[in-house]
Amino acid sequence: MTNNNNNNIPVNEMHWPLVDKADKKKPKIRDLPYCQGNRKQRLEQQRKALPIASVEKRLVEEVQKNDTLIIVGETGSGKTTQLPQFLLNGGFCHDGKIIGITQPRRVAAVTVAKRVAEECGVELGQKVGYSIRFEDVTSSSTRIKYMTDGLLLREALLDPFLSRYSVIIVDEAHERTIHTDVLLGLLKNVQNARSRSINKCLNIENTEANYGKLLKRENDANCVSILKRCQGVKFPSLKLIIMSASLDARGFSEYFGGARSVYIQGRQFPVDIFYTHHAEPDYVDAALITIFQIHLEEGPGDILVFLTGQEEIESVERLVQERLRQLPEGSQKLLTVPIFSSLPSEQQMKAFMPAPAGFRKVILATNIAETSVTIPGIKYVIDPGVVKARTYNAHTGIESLDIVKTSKAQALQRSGRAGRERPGKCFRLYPESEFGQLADSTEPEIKRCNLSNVILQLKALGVDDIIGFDFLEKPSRMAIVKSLEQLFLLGAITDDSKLSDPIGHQMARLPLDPVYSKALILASQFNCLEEMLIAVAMLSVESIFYTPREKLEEARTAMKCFSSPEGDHITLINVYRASDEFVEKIKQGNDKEKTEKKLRKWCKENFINSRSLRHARDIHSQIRRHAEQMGLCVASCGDDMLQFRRCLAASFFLNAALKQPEGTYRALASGQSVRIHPSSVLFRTKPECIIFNELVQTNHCYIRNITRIDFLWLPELAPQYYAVQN
Ligand SMILES: Nc1ncnc2c1ncn2[C@@H]1O[C@H](COP(=O)(O)OP(=O)(O)OP(=O)(O)O)[C@@H](O)[C@H]1O
Repeated sequence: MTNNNNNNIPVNEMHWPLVDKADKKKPKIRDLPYCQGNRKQRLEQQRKALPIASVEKRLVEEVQKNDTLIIVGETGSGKTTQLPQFLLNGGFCHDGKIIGITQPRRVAAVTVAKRVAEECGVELGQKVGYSIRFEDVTSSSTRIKYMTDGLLLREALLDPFLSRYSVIIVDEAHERTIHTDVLLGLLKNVQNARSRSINKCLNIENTEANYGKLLKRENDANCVSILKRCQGVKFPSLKLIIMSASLDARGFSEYFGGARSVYIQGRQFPVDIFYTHHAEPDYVDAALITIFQIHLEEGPGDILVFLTGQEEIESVERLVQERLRQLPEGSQKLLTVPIFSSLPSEQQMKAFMPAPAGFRKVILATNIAETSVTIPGIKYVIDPGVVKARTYNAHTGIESLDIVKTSKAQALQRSGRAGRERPGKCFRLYPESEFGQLADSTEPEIKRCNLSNVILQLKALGVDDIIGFDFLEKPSRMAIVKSLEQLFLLGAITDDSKLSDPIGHQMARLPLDPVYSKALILASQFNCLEEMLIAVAMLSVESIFYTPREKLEEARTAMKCFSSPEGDHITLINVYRASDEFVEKIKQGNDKEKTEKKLRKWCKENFINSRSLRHARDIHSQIRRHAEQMGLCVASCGDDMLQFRRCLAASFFLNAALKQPEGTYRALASGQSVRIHPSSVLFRTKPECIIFNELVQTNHCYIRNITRIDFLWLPELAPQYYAVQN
């Protein structure tokens, strides 16, 4: 790397061999859809210029002819925004039914719904709406509904036939999120059950007696379980469309009994792809260099940078600000905008707003901006080629988040965020030879995560035989067995593997990981649900404490004001309560905006990450509402934190660890040797017995979010696991 510094900026220059991958494909460059008209006319012209527009009639015919259809088309060709509108115009909602489109991420569901509502000239929530966890912007007149795949799974709990839908489009299926995979299995069952309900109920009355006859003839257990709950009602067939820009259509087609695949040719604007000459040792540094190279040398257009998580994004934000201060006076300004999943929705939406005049916008994003979304203004994409992904060790039952290389499909999606409004450029921060070695597609999440949440959902949907469930790709038997075992130990399922009543049913209703759901249920019995709601909300966000390297001592002193000798859970509760008291104090005489501004200042002074705290406060109010609706007793244990710690031991007994003579710990369930993370308040005191909530794998196996417990509580409170052998 050379130190080329023509503006006195401490940045290295990377040499981009001007290899133009797009040239090889010779994409057809269309005329820019500029026009003089008003916004409505402009939108109409943009729609007509999309590659998908020319095949509207054929696509509608394909959907009419085929119950299951796989559609593959280039990024930006118009699949997500246009196809539902074509189907609506093609009569697929004539009897009041809905076209549902699932997205793996909330941000895509929201922004695409907004765009489509605008294109249709309707108010969001009327004909076009969206529904995501805790936010439903639909009405009885909604016909095109965007939602997350997880939300549709939850809807299936209440309506097993998904009877309100005539068409379901599973978008971005290449992502293979655990929800997409389970949803596909479920939709296959629903399709079968719906067509059987037509074939077999057509000539008989839908009486319960006839429904019984129908059941006797069925032998597919999963299908029966759905039919059983639908009391023999007739349903029209369900159209299923699976869609992506980077999909192995063959695998999906085989799974759906030879379903037809169609390809939409052409993209709207070309994207030039550039690679580095050599592998870059530090991708964060390489990303910074590239941001400034683009900023100083390239024409107008905003920049989208893919990073791995909140902490990395926030550190790059600070580094960009530092380097900006060294730019000569009068240089064009650069505005950094972060976007990651735990950011509150209104803050995520800032990435979609135009940069103020005179500014270039640089969006620092995790992979939540990788698929489906169009971020107006983006011309340049910087792709370091890495992503934070879940991995699961079925032997130890431990799940962790690791930074891994992206797949080719992800690289394609990332470059596809440019070239949506005009030609674009994508800078991949690795050599072209490395691209060739990437896996074609991402390993399905279902093969690398703890399955207990999904199994709980499937059980609640009436699918009893999990090992026999027709998954697109089966998770390992060991992973299924381990998760069933965990659910059994948590009391969610009975020893004959049925959902337990009421615990299992209650747990399935809560939108949380099963261990956290169980913690809330137990806390209502231990009279400390107030405390547990706060703890679970605070544990659901990334790092509450913010410890900048240059102010380490100040940050440590600030943390001491909140820290509890009992551990991190009570420390987190102290932070939350202190923030609550502060808000109460300043609320009078300040409007919402001013209160939030003051709270941000308070956070800064106390070295607390205000974004994380805000997210935790949102989660808290949402789960509190759920707990109240379920009739759980929301009481506080007051100063009796012993009660709360006993409840932690009863809930997280699978994550208990015992101190070893040399000062490390042994996790009792897995036998793994672990160390207390330096960020824990118990790092120095090292109590004999603890429970923990998080495992971080770096050069050592660290545990975080830890509380001191008494070893004897384990056999008392979790005898199902720690029964004393006589
Ligand atoms: N919010 C928006 N603002 C401006 N243009 C938009 C917006 N949403 C969509 N578009 C335009 O519509 C085009 C088609 O978008 P759409 O999301 O339907 O494509 P897609 O084929 O589904 O892409 P992908 O495979 O990347 O999800 C975009 O390339 C862009 O030109």
